[in-house]
Amino acid sequence: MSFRLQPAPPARPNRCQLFGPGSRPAIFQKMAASAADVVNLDLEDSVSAGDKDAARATVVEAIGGIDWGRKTLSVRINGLDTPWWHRDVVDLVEKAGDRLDLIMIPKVGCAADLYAVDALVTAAEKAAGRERRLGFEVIIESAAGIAHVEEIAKGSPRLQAMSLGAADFAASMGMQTTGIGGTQEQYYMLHEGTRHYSDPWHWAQAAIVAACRTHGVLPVDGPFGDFSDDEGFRAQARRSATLGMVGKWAIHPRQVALANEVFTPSDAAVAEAREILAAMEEAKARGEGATVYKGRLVDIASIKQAEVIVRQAEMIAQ
Ligand SMILES: CCC(=O)SCCNC(=O)CCNC(=O)[C@H](O)C(C)(C)COP(=O)(O)OP(=O)(O)OC[C@H]1O[C@@H](n2cnc3c(N)ncnc32)[C@H](O)[C@@H]1OP(=O)(O)O
Ligand SMILES: O=CC(=O)O
Ligand SMILES: [Mg+2]
Repeated sequence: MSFRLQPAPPARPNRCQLFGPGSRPAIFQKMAASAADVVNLDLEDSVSAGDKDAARATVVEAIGGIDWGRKTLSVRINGLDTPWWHRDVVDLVEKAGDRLDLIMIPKVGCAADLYAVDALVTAAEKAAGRERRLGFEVIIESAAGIAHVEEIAKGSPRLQAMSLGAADFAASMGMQTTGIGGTQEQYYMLHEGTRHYSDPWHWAQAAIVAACRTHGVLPVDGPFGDFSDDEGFRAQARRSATLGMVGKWAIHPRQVALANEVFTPSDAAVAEAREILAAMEEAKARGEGATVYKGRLVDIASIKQAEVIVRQAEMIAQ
């Protein structure tokens, strides 16, 4: 164990990030009225090249023009390999007003990507006299991004969250699939003639969680493309939650309730966590560091595990 304490990530709910194209203002009010904790207005891949300027202007206006309630409001800018990103940043900082919370940077490949955006945002904030400092979130969705995931996680003090973008990630890695997240038909082990499906996203998710937890950043699972498949979404989200991710994107409104369901600890899980804490209090009073709860070992590490669940539940209830 290092003597350095693990930093806490931002204390805000991030169970669901609802995306919508910045070129489709008719859905903005619906996004604002949804049960998502975070709204992501997109200027990147859901907006065609010919619509970039108009979408940017629409989003800038909507940031101040719509009541987004208590949601975290984020805009996904275009990638650093495009001619649009610097205009996205400058207009968002100069024209959008203080309601914007985060800029989402797609396809980050190294820490210098964050440095570049940070430098531009910092200068633009000063020039505009913007009082609230913008936060960042990033998407890991390339081979370079996952190879440099830890340096990216510590790449900027503005960084609050990091998502896995399964679609671009699959393309960048040369994966043989057009599926966005979830079970991949060809990814299985064979045992005595029976297929046992494995999870091709697991290793990247685990790398993201470890990098995020080391540097106090929220790890988030990205899109699940088949929005007609509720059980597939649930299964993917449950795996992500079990690995330590705090939430998942919704690319259609019907996925919001599913994400909230999975990333809100159940009443039973919270009750059990509280019982474990109580059992450990009693053990401590007896001078013991370990005891038995429902026939299984609990010890001082169990306190930390139970506190994760209780803290999540308390934060969501606020
Ligand atoms: C994969 C890699 C990525 O980068 S993912 C992130 C970028 N992609 C996006 O932002 C796409 C987000 N989703 C969408 O654009 C739409 O949901 C898509 C998938 C095109 C489906 O739209 P549509 O055909 O209208 O769906 P629908 O008829 O089933 O809609 C039912 C009601 O819900 C509304 N709706 C639709 N999408 C959203 C949304 N993102 N947020 C909030 N509301 C949404 C529709 O307007 C419709 O409402 P109503 O029932 O008519 O009042
Ligand atoms: O941007 C998200 C992705 O999956 O690609
Ligand atoms: Mg992408």
